[in-house]
Amino acid sequence: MELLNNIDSFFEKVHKVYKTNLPFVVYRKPNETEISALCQKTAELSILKSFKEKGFIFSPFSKSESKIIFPYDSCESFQSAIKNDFKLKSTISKINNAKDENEKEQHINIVQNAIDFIRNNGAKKIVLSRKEIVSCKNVDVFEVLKKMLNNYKNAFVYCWFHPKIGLWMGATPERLISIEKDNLKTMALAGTQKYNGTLSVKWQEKELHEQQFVTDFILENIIDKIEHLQVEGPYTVKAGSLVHLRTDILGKLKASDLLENIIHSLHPTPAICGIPRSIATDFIIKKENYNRTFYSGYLGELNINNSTNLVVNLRCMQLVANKAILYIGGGITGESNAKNEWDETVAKAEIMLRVL
Ligand SMILES: C=C(O[C@@H]1C=C(C(=O)O)C=C[C@H]1O)C(=O)O
Repeated sequence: MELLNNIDSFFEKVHKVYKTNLPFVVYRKPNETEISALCQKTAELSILKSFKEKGFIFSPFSKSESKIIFPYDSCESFQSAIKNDFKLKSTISKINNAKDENEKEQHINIVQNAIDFIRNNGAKKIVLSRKEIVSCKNVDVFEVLKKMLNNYKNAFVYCWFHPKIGLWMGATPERLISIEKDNLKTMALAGTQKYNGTLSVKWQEKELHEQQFVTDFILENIIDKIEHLQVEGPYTVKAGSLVHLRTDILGKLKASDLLENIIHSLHPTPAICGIPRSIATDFIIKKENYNRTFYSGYLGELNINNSTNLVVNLRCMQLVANKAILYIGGGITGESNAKNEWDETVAKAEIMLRVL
């Protein structure tokens, strides 16, 4: 691991890799100043075979699809420190995001379907999402990344590229799991409101319930694998222009070989899928009109410096020629209102639109 004193040299190095069309990831963990890069030396697409491997993992939402790894030993890795906010070029890109009425109607219909299904006791919670395509010209990837780093300091901010897959970036507020030595940390994050200048907000029953489902699910799934359990929350956290309800769940692993087992039992949590998990998954596959691919999957360090830090791929987008594809969703319960759920996805899309 090389340490670069100058942050400009850090970005120059990554820029060079991007220009040569080789795979790389740049990431900064929440509330940290350290920024890291892993740059693969070849264009190979490596599929994860075991959770004992070391590297940066990028997993799709679907459990049956392959997970990609940038193997640590096939990468050049370097870090730097972010000392100040980045100075940005004044004009970034021209974007056009006129809302499509058909898309709105379609999303509201699917949400209403889910509400009816839940009210008829089909499920307790289902998370439904959509993608929004925004045309934007002359996007400078690294300017967008710097803007994300400036604006979303308590998020996990990343930019991930593979020539065979494409370019993804995001600023996610949600940790899937972190394991350092035998210490495990995870969180239940759900419930959304717009941030209005204060963290003292009133939460409705609907949001309290949908978040409690996530906490209960996580606890049920890890309880036999950890000891010294600590549950802190729920409390309100800010995520850009939004606030969410969050419960921190901490403990000590009972054995050192539980990583794969825990990831499989946690992902996908009801924060991004639903309860019961199999029914919610079926509903999502049948009713959402697109493939989520890497949205609501997970990504992060796997066994690097003896620790694993995985986050859920939310508030993310894919950049393709002159287009950004934004991915946004929200949790539906029997108490949901379909129009409000649409508005919530619009508010979530703002997180990405602000930096384009
Ligand atoms: C599904 C998303 O976010 C998740 C859903 C939330 C909700 O329903 O309130 C809140 C935070 C995340 O757990 C998303 O951002 O796309």
